Amino acid sequence: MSNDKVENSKVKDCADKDGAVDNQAAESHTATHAESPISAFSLVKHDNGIAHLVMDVADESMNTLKAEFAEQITQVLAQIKADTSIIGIVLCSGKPDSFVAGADINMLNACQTKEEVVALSRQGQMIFAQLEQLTIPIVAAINGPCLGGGLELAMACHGRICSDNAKTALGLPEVQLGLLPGSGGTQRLPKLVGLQKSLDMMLTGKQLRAKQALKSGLVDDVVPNSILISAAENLVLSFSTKGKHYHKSQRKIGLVEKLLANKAGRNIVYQQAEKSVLSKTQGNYPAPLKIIDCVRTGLEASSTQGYQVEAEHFADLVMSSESQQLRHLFFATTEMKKEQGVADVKAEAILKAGVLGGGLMGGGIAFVTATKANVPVRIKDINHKGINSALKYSYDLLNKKVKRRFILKSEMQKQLAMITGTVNFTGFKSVDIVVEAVFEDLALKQEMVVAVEEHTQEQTIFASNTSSLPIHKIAAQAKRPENVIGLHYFSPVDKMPLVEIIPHENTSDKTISTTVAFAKKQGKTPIVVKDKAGFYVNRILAPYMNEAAILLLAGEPIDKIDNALVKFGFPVGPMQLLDEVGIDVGAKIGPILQADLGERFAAPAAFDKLIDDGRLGKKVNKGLYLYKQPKKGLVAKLTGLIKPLPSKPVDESIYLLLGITPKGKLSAETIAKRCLYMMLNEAARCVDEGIVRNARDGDIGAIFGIGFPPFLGGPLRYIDSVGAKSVVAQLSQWAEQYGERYSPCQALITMAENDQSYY
Ligand SMILES: C[C@H](O)CC(=O)SCCNC(=O)CCNC(=O)[C@H](O)C(C)(C)COP(=O)(O)OP(=O)(O)OC[C@H]1O[C@@H](n2cnc3c(N)ncnc32)[C@H](O)[C@@H]1OP(=O)(O)O
Repeated sequence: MSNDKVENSKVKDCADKDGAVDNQAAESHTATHAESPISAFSLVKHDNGIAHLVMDVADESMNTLKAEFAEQITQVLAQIKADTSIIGIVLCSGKPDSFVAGADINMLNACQTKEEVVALSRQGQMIFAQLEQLTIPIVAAINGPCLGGGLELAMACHGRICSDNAKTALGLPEVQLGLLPGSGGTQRLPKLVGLQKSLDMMLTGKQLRAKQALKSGLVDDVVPNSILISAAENLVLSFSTKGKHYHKSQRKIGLVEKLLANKAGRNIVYQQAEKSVLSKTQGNYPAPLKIIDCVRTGLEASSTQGYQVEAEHFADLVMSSESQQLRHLFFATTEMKKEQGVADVKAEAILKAGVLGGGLMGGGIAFVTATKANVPVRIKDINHKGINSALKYSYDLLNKKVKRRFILKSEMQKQLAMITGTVNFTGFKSVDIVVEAVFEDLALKQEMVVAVEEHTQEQTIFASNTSSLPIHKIAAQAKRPENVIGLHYFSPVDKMPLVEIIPHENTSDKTISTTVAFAKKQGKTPIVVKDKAGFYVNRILAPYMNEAAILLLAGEPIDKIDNALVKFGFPVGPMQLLDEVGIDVGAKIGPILQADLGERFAAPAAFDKLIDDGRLGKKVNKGLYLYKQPKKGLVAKLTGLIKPLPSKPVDESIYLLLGITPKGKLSAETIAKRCLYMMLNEAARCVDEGIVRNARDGDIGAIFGIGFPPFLGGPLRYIDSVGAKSVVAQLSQWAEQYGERYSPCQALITMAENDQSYY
């Protein structure tokens, strides 16, 4: 290995990018650069005896850990050990706004066998152990994302300082990829932050901001980025003088943690964690239980066994279909961040927005516009009550953040000041986009287009948040139809990640790209879909919901249907979803779909009885489930202690109303499959008709818009994994048994005949 002296410009390079290194670079004087130019690691030695180990993967925007770095880092470590003039190391990133985003997921995708992955994991564990065993102190200086293997690397250091940069986030998000931390994370995190906190972090994948990381004991200090490196050097020096390579954690050990310090206490934590995981995942995700097992083995048996189990479990998970689908999903969403709407058509800047209607949707749209997109927003409603309700929507959400200390009150006030209201169109002259969220009525929306055109500029975009009305009809009376587009949000707007963007045939390319860019600024993942009844999400949802209704009318109990779909992996069952959305809302969309797309969209007529009975769902506390439960008496409470009472019981009177006896003859698997296959068939039609631009958008739309089980990769990936042939055979059998609505679409039949797949 070369031990070339590098010119000061090399030192300066690293300093410039970091911004923080400037002070040191100024006083630093000689430096050695101990790597070939293509190495991801360079060692820059300073006169104060501290060397900076800088990670900078060439030609990539983010640092990720790759197998081929093992040799490079081993060489650097050997050099450090050989150079007795080095008194300590600061490990930092050469990227301006990121530390390390974890192991390279592409590398994991390329693994063919479990043994290969075990070897990878063991290699990572071994290298990090070598870092930890250095006899001189090593401190990680973290600015930007420090995730997965990146945090495992930082945890192997003797200390960690992070910047207060808003981009700084520390976490082990492997579980979201169906994985576990496979380079020692399951062993080191519990020691740093305690058992409960570590399980919480690893089982949810949540990322800590700088202050939370400090409070939890994950980092030793938080400082502005401008002094990050010098603070890390100071920590190195303090370790050197104390002769100790670790800091006493600053985290406060609470009473609960003290009570759980013995084995019996810890067993309670493991059991509770397992119970909670199983109820959340329904057993569909293998990673969480394996994470608990790694932690338990490390703490209760030995570290050596803990590391061994970690590598084995990690490898099993990398090879699992669940993780493979979740990794596809990661790359699909990453790819979508780059979508422009129309390739090579640049978006116009949106500097001010208008929202029509201060209801639940309007309030949510105003909130994400102001707080996520950072764009001032003017709400127009017909009365002050509407405006106030929209303002309250934002106030309540921001106030919650203040109470949880995520933001300061002054920040809340600043964000609230970006949302203003009007009962006429004052202030609309300067808006660049108007999102309408008024009542779902075609004539009213057409009127809104005319009014908005009158009160805004030539180029102002009119985006309709309709869930079902054709956009070309909304644009029918527009003077500038090229500015009219659909922008369909999902409720609750602040939480649901998807939006559908629906150009009609005369929408301009500029309008499409600008609306896509605007939705992305609001933190949404947009899919561009065709202007046809139901667009994509409601179109694939409707047959699934109808099938659930048909099953109910055939005597399957409400909770049995819901439990079957939840067990399959949906976040809520179709019956509960109907209550949440509102049975009246579903009833409005149904006929629009039926008129345009045919009889298979006909909702069972018996459901009209629900509307006649005023069962509009949760919003009126009357639907398929009971919302106002009678107070539990002592006996019920005691019974509840033995067997948990269902949180929300079915309103049994519904069966009488519908004239059915809920006997329930079908298995949960059949119930789930029948609903699901209706969705698969429709999703296949949508790809075929070009409703979505490609299978990827179809999968993302279903996962982010409906909650299609992510571990199955989306409806189209699911068809691929089951095989089009098998889907067609099942649908054909049911078509004979139950009727036409099951007939497989031509696209699926062709795929089956030609042995084709979507991916
Ligand atoms: C053994 C270990 O325990 C196993 C692991 O570490 S598994 C990996 C765990 N890490 C993660 O899950 C983090 C994944 N990354 C992210 O969440 C986000 O990329 C981020 C928050 C770091 C940054 O987000 P953002 O700024 O929006 O940038 P984003 O567009 O996502 O990523 C930028 C580029 O880095 C790539 N990238 C980010 N993390 C990556 C990773 N872990 N592996 C491979 N590529 C990655 C992206 O694919 C993208 O590449 P491209 O520009 O060529 O398309």
